[in-house]
Amino acid sequence: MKILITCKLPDQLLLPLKEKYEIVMAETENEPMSRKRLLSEIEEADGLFTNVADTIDEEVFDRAKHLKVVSTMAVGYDNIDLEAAKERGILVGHTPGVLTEATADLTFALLMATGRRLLEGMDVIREDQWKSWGPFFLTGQEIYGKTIGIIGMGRIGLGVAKRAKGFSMDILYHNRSRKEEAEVELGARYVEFDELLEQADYVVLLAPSTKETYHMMGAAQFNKMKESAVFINTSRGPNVDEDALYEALQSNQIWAAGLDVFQTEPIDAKHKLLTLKNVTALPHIGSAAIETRMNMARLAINNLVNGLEGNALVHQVK
Ligand SMILES: NC(=O)C1=CN([C@@H]2O[C@H](COP(=O)(O)OP(=O)(O)OC[C@H]3O[C@@H](n4cnc5c(N)ncnc54)[C@H](OP(=O)(O)O)[C@@H]3O)[C@@H](O)[C@H]2O)C=CC1
Ligand SMILES: O=C(O)C(=O)CO
Repeated sequence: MKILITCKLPDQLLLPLKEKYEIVMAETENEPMSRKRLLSEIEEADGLFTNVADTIDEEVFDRAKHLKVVSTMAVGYDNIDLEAAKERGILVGHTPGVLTEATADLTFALLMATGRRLLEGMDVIREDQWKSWGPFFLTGQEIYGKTIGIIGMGRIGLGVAKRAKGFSMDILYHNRSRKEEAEVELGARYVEFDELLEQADYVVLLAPSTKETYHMMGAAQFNKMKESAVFINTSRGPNVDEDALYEALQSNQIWAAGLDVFQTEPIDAKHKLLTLKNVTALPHIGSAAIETRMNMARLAINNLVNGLEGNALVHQVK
């Protein structure tokens, strides 16, 4: 059987696979396989190992003659056409859980970096603009004891709430369903979406990308936030109307934004959001801790092999 891997994985992960399967893999580190090659190689593949950089749509499924399993090295699967997979009886696996803590760490780090203007501080030094200790030089927003509003209190949302609790923050959250664990263990308070936007000093978006969440943060929502509020997005770019976010930031309707994800990735280096001093931008590195990425890759391989061998996937997207 043939496995197509659209990114370059370390040899140590591949050795057990090579004994049993024919492997076709991207050759270049940190560069996805071209769409053209993906469309060609998928024709004979039985299993596909993918990640957030690929679009696995109807065109891919139409080309695949033998595909049984698609396994993504990610918890989010908005880049995969689940309907098309289902119609063809193809299983889809993903990697929830193993990346929760690393992504919660990064989200809280981004919150702190944005609230306290860390990257701007580094730029000031590099540009030789550090002239003296000024009483209001590079002043940011306090974090300890402030109010955090988490939209999407799932695994990662809960991880962020735990970190916020350590900073004595009041925790508000909004979800489609109540999360008892967050309420009982952390004292988190469920509020309507608008109330969260109006009250939070830090609004953190962690809901998946779905039809329902598309542009859930737009002009009307930024309008409701405090002028001193910080917006953090470590979920998915399409959840945010980037034009509306730009307007809100450049008119100081909100104070700052920390973004790990964008509508188009990689974001164009000349994108207007990146011209703003009150934006802290990262290249989608929420789960990028070495142990985490190894665990994600192992889990994605297990999903793939289980599916190919006719066993239940460890984590199947249903
Ligand atoms: N930046 C990065 O590198 C990473 C980004 N991610 C992103 O984070 C997302 C969350 O991951 P994870 O916490 O594991 O997933 P979960 O499924 O555990 O959590 C998602 C939460 O969002 C809630 N939700 C879904 N739809 C809505 C909605 N319309 N409004 C409000 N809340 C909603 C869900 O609750 P309910 O259904 O009850 O509403 C659930 O609590 C992923 O889907 C992915 O997009 C994940 C890892 C790394
Ligand atoms: O897992 C995900 O959904 C990511 O975005 C990358 O870790």
